[in-house]
Amino acid sequence: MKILLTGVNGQIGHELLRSLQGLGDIHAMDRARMDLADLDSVRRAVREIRPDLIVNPAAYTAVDQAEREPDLAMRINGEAPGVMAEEAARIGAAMVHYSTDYVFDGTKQGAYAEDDLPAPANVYGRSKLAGEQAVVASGIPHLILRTSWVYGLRGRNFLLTIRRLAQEKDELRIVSDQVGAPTWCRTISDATAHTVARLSQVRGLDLDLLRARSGVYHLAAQGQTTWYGFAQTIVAHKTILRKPVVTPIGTADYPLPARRPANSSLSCAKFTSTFCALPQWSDALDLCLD
Ligand SMILES: NC(=O)C1=CN([C@@H]2O[C@H](COP(=O)(O)OP(=O)(O)OC[C@H]3O[C@@H](n4cnc5c(N)ncnc54)[C@H](OP(=O)(O)O)[C@@H]3O)[C@@H](O)[C@H]2O)C=CC1
Ligand SMILES: Cc1cn([C@H]2C[C@H](O)[C@@H](COP(=O)(O)OP(=O)(O)O[C@H]3O[C@@H](C)C(=O)[C@@H](O)[C@H]3O)O2)c(=O)[nH]c1=O
Ligand SMILES: [Mg+2]
Repeated sequence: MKILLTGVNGQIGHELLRSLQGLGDIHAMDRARMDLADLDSVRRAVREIRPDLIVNPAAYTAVDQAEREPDLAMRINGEAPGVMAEEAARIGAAMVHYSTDYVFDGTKQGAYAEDDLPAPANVYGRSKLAGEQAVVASGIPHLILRTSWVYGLRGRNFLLTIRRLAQEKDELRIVSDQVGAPTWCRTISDATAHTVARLSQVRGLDLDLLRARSGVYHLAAQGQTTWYGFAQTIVAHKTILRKPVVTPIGTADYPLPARRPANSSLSCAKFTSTFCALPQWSDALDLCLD
């Protein structure tokens, strides 16, 4: 099976390059080979490679910057996945696409299920929701995997920010009124590979099975915490030598351009009952830092 993988220098994309090995021939695309801001380049790349499966973790992920560049965020997150899906439809290919907890406004009490109504509170969330809708509209066999609070040891993420700030500061002030699940990028890539394997036969993807399983799945670590709880747990880890005080603050005390949902907890029961188990967020964090 031929797999077109986007965003290979990103957190999830980089891990997917490793996790998907053995499932097919991977055609790894970075920004230079396929620029999602240039829809013609997206079209050309899919036509040239003619994959059986497109795996698309590439995205515009700078949540605050997106407020100033809504058109660019919408092209990369909303329109480019639609072009990929349209091209996939022409050649009978399938697609695994990633989305976010930020498609919800965070006002629900309790964890969000896949059929809860999205209502994004910021530009990034709106652009990601548009991407989901474009993939669904194409009618191809697809999985839309919504995850949350992704971290790892490379790229830009909250873990690396806190690790750096711990070296520099005596006090970290972190919001304690936003709830969600920090998710290690390797958890996502391994669960994706497991899922693709479950939907494949010796000869490659089982398109009928994938069509029957198509839809949105929540795929995040189990359990929940706040950014404050996440920061506390990072700072307490044995590999973090300097231990600043971590002080809980309110969202109002940490003003940012983009609104964040107060509750981004995702119920992952659909994914775990269909495909595979997912680790507790704190266990995965331990593994990552160890
Ligand atoms: N990070 C998070 O906390 C969360 C992420 N997600 C979703 O998961 C997916 C993967 O996220 P993550 O791995 O963290 O993201 P990263 O920001 O780590 O990586 C995104 C990748 O997309 C690439 N990219 C951005 N713009 C373009 C473009 N115009 N053309 C081609 N490539 C581009 C980047 O390329 P380059 O390296 O050149 O910049 C980068 O490699 C995304 O769909 C995201 O929305 C969902 C929930 C949480
Ligand atoms: C660095 C820092 C952040 N914060 C707060 C700000 C914010 O509310 C929260 C998280 O900050 P970040 O900017 O790292 O997180 P953010 O960019 O909002 O992360 C989001 O990224 C996108 C791509 C997603 O899809 C989401 O799932 C989510 O992971 O922590 C503090 O309170 N104190 C601090 O010192
Ligand atoms: Mg960020």
